[in-house]
Amino acid sequence: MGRTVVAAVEGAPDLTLVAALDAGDELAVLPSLRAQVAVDFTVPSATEANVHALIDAGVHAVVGTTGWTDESLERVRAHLTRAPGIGVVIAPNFALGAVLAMTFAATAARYFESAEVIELHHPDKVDAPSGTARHTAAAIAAARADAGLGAVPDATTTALEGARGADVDGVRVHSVRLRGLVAHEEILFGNPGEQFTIRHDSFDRVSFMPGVLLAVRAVGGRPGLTVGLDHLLDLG
Ligand SMILES: NC(=O)C1=CN([C@@H]2O[C@H](COP(=O)(O)OP(=O)(O)OC[C@H]3O[C@@H](n4cnc5c(N)ncnc54)[C@H](OP(=O)(O)O)[C@@H]3O)[C@@H](O)[C@H]2O)C=CC1
Ligand SMILES: O=C(O)C1=N[C@H](C(=O)O)C[C@H](O)C1
Repeated sequence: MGRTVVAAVEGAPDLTLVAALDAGDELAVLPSLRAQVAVDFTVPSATEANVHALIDAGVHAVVGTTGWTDESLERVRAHLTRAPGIGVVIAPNFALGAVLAMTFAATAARYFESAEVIELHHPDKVDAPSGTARHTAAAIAAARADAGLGAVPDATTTALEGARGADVDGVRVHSVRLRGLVAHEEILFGNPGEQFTIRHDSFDRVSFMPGVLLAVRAVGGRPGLTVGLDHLLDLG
């Protein structure tokens, strides 16, 4: 993702790439770069520290790395109250279709008895389930709770461990890792006699770039923490 973002920024006439940092590079260099915005696609174990260092350096941040929790987001939010004017945008998925899929799933959730999420990725991905699938499942669960729906029906009491996937707020999430895939998500809804499926496919990492560039251009005008590209698309 880092290389793809570098190419996208270099190809954007209104943006200038001032640096590309990798693991092991000193973050102390940040103030001297005079960057206005930094984009972080690193690893879940590094991203939070990177964001705090960026805020301290007065640099707006656009973050695609997964692994964020309510607690780590809250720490960033608190830090930003001491850094007025600085914006941080964290999005589990920058592909426009994936953002729409999450939004449509949250809308559909209240109308179906059953809901499950399947995410499918390249086998080099380090985390499971994907940040997108977690976010999707949590949004479905919140919409179901708002609508007063109970637990999804599931009579399975005997299963090999993992066979029913991970449980995200009561919504099952299944992770597939397959050579040849990039990033894909299928959201399944069921009612008696019908199924409704929402599917999104990223076939190439360029699919994330319009969303990343949108966030890079917008973040300076959005002080504080924004979670999800849907807010920048007026969908949130
Ligand atoms: N929000 C979105 O739309 C998308 C999010 N992602 C997420 O972005 C993240 C990165 O994905 P991807 O590019 O595929 O992963 P890769 O493993 O290909 O790349 C991660 C890179 O980060 C480097 N790195 C590790 N630690 C640090 C650090 N402290 N500072 C700077 N760089 C570091 C790694 O270096 P080294 O190899 O030397 O350790 C590696 O080059 C993942 O969390 C993924 O889920 C991915 C695609 C889209
Ligand atoms: O690791 C990836 O590739 C991706 N990670 C993000 C996630 O975990 O949701 C976004 C997209 O699915 C690609």
